[in-house]
Amino acid sequence: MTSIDVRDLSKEYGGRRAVDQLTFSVRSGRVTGFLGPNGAGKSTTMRLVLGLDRPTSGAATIGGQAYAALREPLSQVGALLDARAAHGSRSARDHLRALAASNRIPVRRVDAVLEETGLATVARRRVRTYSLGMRQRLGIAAALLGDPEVLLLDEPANGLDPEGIIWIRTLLRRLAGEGRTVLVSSHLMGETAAFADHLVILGKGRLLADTPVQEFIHARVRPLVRVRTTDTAALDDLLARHGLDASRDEDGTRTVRHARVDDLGRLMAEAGVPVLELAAQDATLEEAYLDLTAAETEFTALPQET
Ligand SMILES: Nc1ncnc2c1ncn2[C@@H]1O[C@H](COP(=O)(O)OP(=O)(O)OP(=O)(O)O)[C@@H](O)[C@H]1O
Repeated sequence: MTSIDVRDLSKEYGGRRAVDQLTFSVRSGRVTGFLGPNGAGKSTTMRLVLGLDRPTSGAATIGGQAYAALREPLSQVGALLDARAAHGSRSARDHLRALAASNRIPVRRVDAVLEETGLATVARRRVRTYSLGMRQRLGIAAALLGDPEVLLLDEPANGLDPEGIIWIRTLLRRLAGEGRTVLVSSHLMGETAAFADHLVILGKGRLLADTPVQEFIHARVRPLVRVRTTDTAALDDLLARHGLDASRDEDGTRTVRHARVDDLGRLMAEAGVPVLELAAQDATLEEAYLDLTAAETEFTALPQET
């Protein structure tokens, strides 16, 4: 099983640290979501892993080896960094055939990945006529061409329509299910929660979190319960008597903090407060992420001791 290992990795551009002493591992058999605000250093880290840039210090390895030392890189590591990379004047098929020929990949893989990415029917069209979503699919086809164990995909859902988003989600889950190592950067929190098992989160080039998705959400977002009744006065009274804090929506719904559906249901039944709706509100990755980045901003905004 091949892991990606980043150790004490730093990259400076003109004295500014884009990546700052980063250490984390990406394990096989799961999809790792790579998150962070714009400029956090995600693409730079991916480029360093792929040997496209040289670290200022530290190292990044794949299966214990630097990318440059891999004997058949495309058959070991597939990457999507920039969907515009393909030649516009070539057809998707020719682009993939050239890539296969120069990397000693059997040509039958070309048809397999065209099929897999839904491009088979447009494979003879010039790439310049492709939409952003089609180019994105072609970039993913190129990443899959060598049937690699490790995949690094920078914003693969970019430009995809809703059907394409469901397709990429299913593809990522399948690749991880086959035991591959899958690192995927994204800006879309809802999407990341739908396909990732694990998260690596960066902020200003540093590691902010390296955690399973569900643990991250539960550790950062407190449970909420939505409740609606015909007798809001009785409900408010009940909540106040039990010291339960709630926000009030205009339609009479109350969102109760630090509460459990079972406890609140029992209290309402005992007090004879009619229940129209009672439901746990699932915390989202977006909420947990915003909580983390807010804490980080607070931390960085603290006055420096002199
Ligand atoms: N070739 C370069 N020369 C100078 N600065 C660079 C270079 N590449 C990246 N940077 C800087 O490094 C920082 C990290 O950029 P990077 O693209 O890795 O972030 P990112 O997390 O991928 O952001 P985004 O989500 O916007 O793609 C930014 O401040 C960026 O301006």
